[in-house]
Amino acid sequence: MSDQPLVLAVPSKGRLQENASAFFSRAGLKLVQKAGGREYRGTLAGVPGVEVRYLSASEIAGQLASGAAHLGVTGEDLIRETLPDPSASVELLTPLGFGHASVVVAVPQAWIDVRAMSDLDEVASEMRLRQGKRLRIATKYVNLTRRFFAEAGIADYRIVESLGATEGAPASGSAEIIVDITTTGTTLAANALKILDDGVMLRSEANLVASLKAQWGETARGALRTVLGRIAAEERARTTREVRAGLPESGAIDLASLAALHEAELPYGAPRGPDGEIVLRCPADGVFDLSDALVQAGARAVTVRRIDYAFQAENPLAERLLARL
Ligand SMILES: Nc1ncnc2c1ncn2[C@@H]1O[C@H](COP(=O)(O)OP(=O)(O)OP(=O)(O)O)[C@@H](O)[C@H]1O
Ligand SMILES: O=P(O)(O)OC[C@H]1O[C@H](OP(=O)(O)OP(=O)(O)O)[C@H](O)[C@@H]1O
Ligand SMILES: [Mg+2]
Repeated sequence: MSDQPLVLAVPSKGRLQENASAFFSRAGLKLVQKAGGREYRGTLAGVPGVEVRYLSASEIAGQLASGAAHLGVTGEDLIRETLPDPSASVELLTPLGFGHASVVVAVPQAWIDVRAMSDLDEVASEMRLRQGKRLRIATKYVNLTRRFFAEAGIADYRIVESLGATEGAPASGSAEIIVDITTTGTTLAANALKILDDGVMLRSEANLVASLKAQWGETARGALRTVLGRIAAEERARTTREVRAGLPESGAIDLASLAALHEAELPYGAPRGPDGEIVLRCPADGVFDLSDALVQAGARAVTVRRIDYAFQAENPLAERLLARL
């Protein structure tokens, strides 16, 4: 029981699928789908103790909440919608830089006087008073909507649960307004809807999420360290550059302060010899300042490189999660 494999839940369809598999392969984690293709299961090449499950983004949120999956990629919107108290059952390990979308309150463009939530409050009260009807909101984000409207102090409304084509609801007459996810705004505009000025409920992107409810036995913990170690190594490599410099007799410059000033690290420590080459790692946008500073400090030559992976003994992502289990 305690030694079950780590279950990694990966989007099987929809917008997150392609980006998610690209993300894993960048980190040197090759998803291998089992032969047959029918079964939505697989493995990670060369990483024992992992079972990959292909699921829809919303199922992934549910499985992380229940503990059926240990680790998964899904939208923050789905985590916040599906879980009443996300921090109690999952840890959002890191945003992934894709799947950007906002959950918004949108009303018909024809409602020219309605620009903010406070205007909507008036509309809702008037509808209730004059017509004895409640403002209808079409959405699949039922929980996020209830929370957001409660915070805005609006209570005169009714949710009409929508399972697709939500933007069509006002035109078809099944609701007055909608709450839905948008990226480019094209679908809203095509349906003559506009976002309220203070109607952005959540800015979401895909996240790597870990379950606090799953059984974390030895096998799962071991696999977690490997998987998160590679992900962190890729991220560190992508956001930093390696800077090498040949310095004259050391001692002349205070390497530690120079590194600190440029947010650089000395991953292998200070040079040992009197004429040693030094290796630094600094943020990608800081390479020119650091190189100039090294030349000014007497460096004969400075080389800057992109790196593929930067592994480190510390595994901050894994440690953060393990500390909570
Ligand atoms: N423009 C977008 N519209 C919808 N979702 C987006 C968009 N951009 C990114 N996403 C993210 O992708 C997640 C999954 O959406 P997607 O539509 O791909 O799933 P799906 O497989 O179609 O599921 P469903 O059938 O329930 O919509 C969203 O919850 C959101 O986090
Ligand atoms: O702001 P935009 O860039 O126009 O994107 C928003 C649209 O994309 C999503 O639908 P999707 O295509 O995923 O279809 P679905 O509703 O069937 O999931 C979402 O539900 C919106 O309808
Ligand atoms: Mg969709």
